[in-house]
Amino acid sequence: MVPERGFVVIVTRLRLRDFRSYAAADVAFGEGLTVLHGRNGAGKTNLLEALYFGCTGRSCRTSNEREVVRFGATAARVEVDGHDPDGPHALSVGFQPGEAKRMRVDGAPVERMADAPARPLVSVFLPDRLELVKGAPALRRAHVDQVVAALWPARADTRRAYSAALAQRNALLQRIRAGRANRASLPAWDAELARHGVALRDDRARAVELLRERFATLAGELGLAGTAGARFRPRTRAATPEAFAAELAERVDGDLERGFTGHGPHRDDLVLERDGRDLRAYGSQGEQRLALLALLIAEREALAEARGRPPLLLLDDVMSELDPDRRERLAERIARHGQSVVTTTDLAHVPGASSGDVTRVAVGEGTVLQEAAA
Ligand SMILES: Nc1ncnc2c1ncn2[C@@H]1O[C@H](COP(=O)(O)OP(=O)(O)OP(=O)(O)O)[C@@H](O)[C@H]1O
Repeated sequence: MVPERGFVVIVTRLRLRDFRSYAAADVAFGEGLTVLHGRNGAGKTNLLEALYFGCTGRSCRTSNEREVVRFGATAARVEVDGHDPDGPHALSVGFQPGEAKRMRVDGAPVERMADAPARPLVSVFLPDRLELVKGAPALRRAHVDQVVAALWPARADTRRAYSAALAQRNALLQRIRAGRANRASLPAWDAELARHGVALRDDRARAVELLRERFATLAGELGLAGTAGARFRPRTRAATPEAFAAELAERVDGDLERGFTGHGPHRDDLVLERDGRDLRAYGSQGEQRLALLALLIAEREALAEARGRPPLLLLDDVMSELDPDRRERLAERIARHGQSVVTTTDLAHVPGASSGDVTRVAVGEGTVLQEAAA
């Protein structure tokens, strides 16, 4: 099978200018594991963030992206080199607060990195960013949809089609409320929404089904006490688009009162639980962290199986949280597939870090960065 472009891109190099604590830096990555090591505050997470920024055009750490521009500088720039079976690829993101980002893939300007085929998929774990577990369902829905798109690229359009149909139906509800449209025009949109809605829900259910067992096993291995579960909670269980359209029709009075559609896959959720209790509501920070880590590794393994190569995995400071046994298990899982970058304050916390096939990068205080040969 010919691997799809945009999925097997291996990152070889990261260059940055005026990004966070770095005036300039140049880092080379290994094809397997790269360990960034250095003291607290040295700038390890900044490098992970820069790599994510270069691959996706967004920060994984903050929604206020001004923060990524180095104090006193006016603009930040990140360049990522990589390769796939088609040859080398180059991505760049230039960011000046107040202006549109300037992003290029293989020299050509792009509006959104996500649409660029020659871009590595990235999965990131930051211990203090637990929104995926404890935040609103919309975040988990979007995440599951990303997994769907990564597993089955041809299915990525279903979410867009559903969102477009939903926006149209909501606009129509508003017009009917305002007396500018007739209720008789709703069934046509209900049918459209139901067609994409059932497809979207089924894709999500299939994706979660692929993750379910892996998630439970991994959560146990990484030390989450009790029985972990990942469960898709769809809003509608209608077996066919016609049945879902009938559910919409039944609820139309409520929808007209609210002015928007209250029922459908835009209300689905992914529930992560421990001993049957939702970790979002009842999990401790430590439990939520382990669940997130287990979810990301489960996705990585499902993707490796389905697509031959998993996303680039970025793990910030996870080892210090785990006991030696669990570190070993995590390291073994990571080493099994693909490319990953791990940060640590202590190389001894990363099992196998001294092995010849691991790339080690020493991160110095502030802006200094030295690279040790693999
Ligand atoms: N825009 C910025 N300009 C300059 N320095 C910044 C900027 N944003 C953050 N920093 C500095 O970056 C440093 C933190 O770097 P980073 O978070 O990468 O550390 P770290 O090596 O991951 O540390 P830890 O091991 O504690 O997580 C802090 O000293 C912070 O002041």
